[in-house]
Amino acid sequence: MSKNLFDFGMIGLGVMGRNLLLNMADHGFSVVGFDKDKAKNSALEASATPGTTVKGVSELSQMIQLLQRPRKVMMLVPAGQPVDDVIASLLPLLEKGDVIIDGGNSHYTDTLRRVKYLRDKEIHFMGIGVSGGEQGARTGPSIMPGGDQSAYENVRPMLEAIAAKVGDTPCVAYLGKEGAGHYVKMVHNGIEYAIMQLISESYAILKYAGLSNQQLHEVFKSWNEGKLQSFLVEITADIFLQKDDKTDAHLVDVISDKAGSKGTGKWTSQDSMELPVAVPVIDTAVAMRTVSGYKDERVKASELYSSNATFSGDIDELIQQVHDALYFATILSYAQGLAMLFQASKDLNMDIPLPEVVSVWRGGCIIRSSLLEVFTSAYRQSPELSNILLNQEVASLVKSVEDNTRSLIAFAAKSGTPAAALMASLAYFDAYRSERMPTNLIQAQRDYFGAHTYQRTDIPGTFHTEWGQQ
Ligand SMILES: NC(=O)C1=CN([C@@H]2O[C@H](COP(=O)(O)OP(=O)(O)OC[C@H]3O[C@@H](n4cnc5c(N)ncnc54)[C@H](OP(=O)(O)O)[C@@H]3O)[C@@H](O)[C@H]2O)C=CC1
Ligand SMILES: O=C(CO)[C@H](O)[C@H](O)COP(=O)(O)O
Repeated sequence: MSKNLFDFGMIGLGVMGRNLLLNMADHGFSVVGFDKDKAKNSALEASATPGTTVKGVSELSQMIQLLQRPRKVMMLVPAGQPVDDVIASLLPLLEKGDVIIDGGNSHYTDTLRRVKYLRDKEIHFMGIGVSGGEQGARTGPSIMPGGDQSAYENVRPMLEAIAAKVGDTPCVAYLGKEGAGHYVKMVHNGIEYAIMQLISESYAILKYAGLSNQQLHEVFKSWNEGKLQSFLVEITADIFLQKDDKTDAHLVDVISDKAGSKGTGKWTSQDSMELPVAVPVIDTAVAMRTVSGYKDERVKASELYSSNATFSGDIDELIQQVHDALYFATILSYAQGLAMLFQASKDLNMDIPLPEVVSVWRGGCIIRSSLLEVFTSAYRQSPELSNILLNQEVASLVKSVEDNTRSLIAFAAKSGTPAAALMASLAYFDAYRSERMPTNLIQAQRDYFGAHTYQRTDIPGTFHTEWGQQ
């Protein structure tokens, strides 16, 4: 094997690909990046740490010639057709045993299809979720690999080197068969949507109560020093301080309230319904991004249904209630996402190890938080836990904030402050902890109008009644 050959190739030198490649180089791997755009290749080489081995090329065949065998090529390109296009252009250039990794946010069903297609050609294909954004990719992301385990062993030293670390433990582990890596990343993003929505509702309530951006900064900063410690709370504190460079305003106040999305939150909701597993906080977060797009209608509705409610209460008490409700609903968001992974692992035959998933999420990723330490210990005690709400320690954390959560949600309802995801978390909780739900009545209705039959609580079997004939 020639020493002049490179260890690793990257296709797509955008936000993630460029930074992940530079991260690999910083850890001693020689790397080559491909982008059609020559300017991106020059920029890549110019931004490499001095002394590292980084080369940018604009011909794919040149990159493949430069790689050691078996070749290891990752792509970080937009999900969908670009991934298939890259595979099609790589195939004539690769040999049996080479490894292709899709590190983007691909839908797991696309990954399943590609694994099968490439297995026939004896090319190893892995779908790997990467989280941490631009900074995480550069300095240490959370990495969620799934697929071909022998290919994983091939790239494992490199992934362990570049991943975030919690203590000495790298935030990467083999997370299951075929599409498992992308499935876990999809659910990670669903939880990300939920927590971001919950934080934005907390912001809305505190803003309604009159807090300035400076005060919001201080509140979120202090929360990040306590049990709400998390990446998303931390960056939220920073956001409130950012001044606009075009006006005298704080930047957050001049940003349009129409939220964008690239699809992973919606996929989580859609796939939860396929299983089915209930993830209503995630569903609500997706729906609220949709509602945010109804700007013109919301402007009209705000005139039609205007509210004169103003805050008059104890602000410190309210801040504590918002804190506790955010903590409660954040736990519920993780619980729903993890319950979805538990079910998907079995139903879709992916063998997703939940203790490893929560461990990998402890560092580097967008949803990292101190709560993941609690969940890691819960799953280490009971790897087959169907829902973390059934763990004693998690239950005591939930119960410690339950009263304040109820008070806060009552406050939000009375004041007319939108808090749909906070409310969804409590509604799910109250249903989940119900020994008997009112769904016996739904069964009766279904049988009444459609002869759909029902089961009884006292006698086994299936029953139908000719309703209303007494
Ligand atoms: N940004 C983020 O925070 C995160 C993104 N992701 C995922 O990672 C993937 C990449 O995202 P990101 O880096 O942000 O995206 P960017 O848009 O920044 O970069 C995408 C890169 O892919 C290249 N590209 C597009 N189509 C092709 C193609 N057919 N063949 C070769 N190259 C192509 C683009 O080149 P050119 O511009 O020259 O067309 C560009 O360099 C996506 O799946 C995204 O969802 C995952 C985690 C976090
Ligand atoms: O994967 C990510 C972080 O983990 C990406 O940032 C993701 O694309 C964000 O999703 P959206 O654009 O839908 O908000």
